[in-house]
Amino acid sequence: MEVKKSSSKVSSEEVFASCSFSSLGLDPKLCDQLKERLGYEVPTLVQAQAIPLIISGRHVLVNAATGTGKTLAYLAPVIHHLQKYDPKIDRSDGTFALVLVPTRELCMQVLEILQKILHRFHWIVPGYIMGGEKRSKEKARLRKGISILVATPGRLLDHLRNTSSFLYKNLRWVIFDEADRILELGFGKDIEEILDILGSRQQSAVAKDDITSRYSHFQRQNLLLSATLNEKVNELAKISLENPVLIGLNDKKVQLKSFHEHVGPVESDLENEMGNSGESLCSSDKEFKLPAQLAQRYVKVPCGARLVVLLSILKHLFEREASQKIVVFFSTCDAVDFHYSLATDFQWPPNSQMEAEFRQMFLGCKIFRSHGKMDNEKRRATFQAFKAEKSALLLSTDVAARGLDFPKVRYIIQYDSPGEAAEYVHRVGRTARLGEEGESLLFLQLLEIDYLQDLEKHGVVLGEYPLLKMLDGFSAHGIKKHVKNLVTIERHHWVLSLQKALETFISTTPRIKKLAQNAFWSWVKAYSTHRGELKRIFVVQKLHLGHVTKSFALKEQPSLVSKSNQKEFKKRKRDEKQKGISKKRKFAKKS
Ligand SMILES: Nc1ncnc2c1ncn2[C@@H]1O[C@H](COP(=O)(O)OP(=O)(O)OP(=O)(O)O)[C@@H](O)[C@H]1O
Repeated sequence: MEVKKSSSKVSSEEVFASCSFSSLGLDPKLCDQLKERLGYEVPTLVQAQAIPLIISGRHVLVNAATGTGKTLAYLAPVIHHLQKYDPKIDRSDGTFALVLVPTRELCMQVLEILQKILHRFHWIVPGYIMGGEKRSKEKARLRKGISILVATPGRLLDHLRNTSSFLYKNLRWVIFDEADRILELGFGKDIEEILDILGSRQQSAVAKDDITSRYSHFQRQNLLLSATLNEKVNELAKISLENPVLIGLNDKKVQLKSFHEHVGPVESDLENEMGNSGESLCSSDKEFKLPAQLAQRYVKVPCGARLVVLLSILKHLFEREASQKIVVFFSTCDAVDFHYSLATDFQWPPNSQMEAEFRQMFLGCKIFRSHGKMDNEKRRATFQAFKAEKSALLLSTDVAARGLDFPKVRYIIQYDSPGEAAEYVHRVGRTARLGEEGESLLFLQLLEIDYLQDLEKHGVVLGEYPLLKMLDGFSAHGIKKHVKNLVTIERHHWVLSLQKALETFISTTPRIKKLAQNAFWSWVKAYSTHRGELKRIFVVQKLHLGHVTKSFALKEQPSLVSKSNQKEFKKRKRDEKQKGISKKRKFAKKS
């Protein structure tokens, strides 16, 4: 059964500019390097807009869809300037450019691109610092000197406070990639302190003055980039950007101009954009830009049938196209571990007379997992291995939701909803990159269906996935198909037989049963941490724990997990109920 792909094939003009990299003002040697080492022939639209402005020294705020080439948009101008310094810069000059990213994977990805481009400019030294690495090793690297430093905020601040050998008096660029996520992750205070220490904050000009260096005649330049912006980015923009230019925020897109035709800022200044009142440049129900060719769907699944439906859809996708890459997002590390172990060990058909060695893995594909509790080495290895595979499945938490560029990922499944609509956008943005085709599927229980309206407020509209039709495609091995009129999903013959097989497998596999129990409680706890508007949609006390138990193919509701979980869960349900009652009383008094 074919799922209709989005009809809108993207033409190359909608992705790439009609000018050349050299027409943007980039040094010819750098243009050659982009072609030879990265295979980049022409700039993308956002690169053609941003590169001339960043080369000119303007502070810039870039809001462009996922997968449109924002990384090079900021790296190319930095390298263009640094490779021109005469005499050449030296490691001992310390850091000239700082790129702040929200996750370790993104840190590694940006570093990889830098290493490729700087191959020809070997005197410009790239480096990184991020959580999970040995601080002493990082200190040594910083002491030697890193010209372009890619860092996660927490660890950077640690070194700014404690590593006296970290030299940044020549710092010229501070770049926030995935700016809104950095702030969402609670790094807001860290960022302010980082800006103060670096003298990169509007009010702390004094810090700039006392930085003397042979390069101090260069003005500090700050850049903010993300596919999704929000109020917090608005605040960050106000304290970190000086008379910035906005790219991509308003729909009055300027036609692309080559660098020489380009007159003045390509887009209006932030002030004009925000008007004198300085109102927010991005309101909470701002429209998000998604790749036009991305086919987005949701699937309505009863809680108890979630696991069977997930495994069935994955099986269907890999049977439909054996060679493809799929990413599935979960809300917790425990959920990733449980589903990873189940998907790699579960065999089908479980009750066949065939000898064990003839039984097949239910999912015959290579499976990877990634989450924040894994050590850096494992996360790095997974990241590289999944990128290199032609056909594979990655089960991950949101560590893989932002910025990561997995070539040829065709399908994104959000098994647990992302919460904020911005996270939805970034998760699906792992596919349909740079004009490529891509599909996404969001799992929703009936009680969560209002989430679709929350997405629609941001211009995100999803079609419904024909679940029953897909399930009918499976003949449960050895189980006669009930010819009766089809009943609900839960009563579907395939769902019943697969659920039974999963429960039998898990109840007889203690290691996986334990993982399922851990995943059950962490999922319930994660469910209760939705914030703001979303608490109205993802209501923890509406959960039927018996159905949640089934969604982990457990025969009985876990009680083996620490009693504190249960006490905490019961307290949270009581508090929610109490709140509900007091709201009703207030409402009653008013009316
Ligand atoms: N000028 C170019 N020509 C060809 N491919 C390019 C060009 N620029 C970038 N790419 C490729 O496009 C893909 C997306 O680039 P990149 O990851 O920088 O996008 P992004 O806008 O930062 O995405 P996200 O919002 O998800 O972080 C990558 O595979 C990159 O190698």
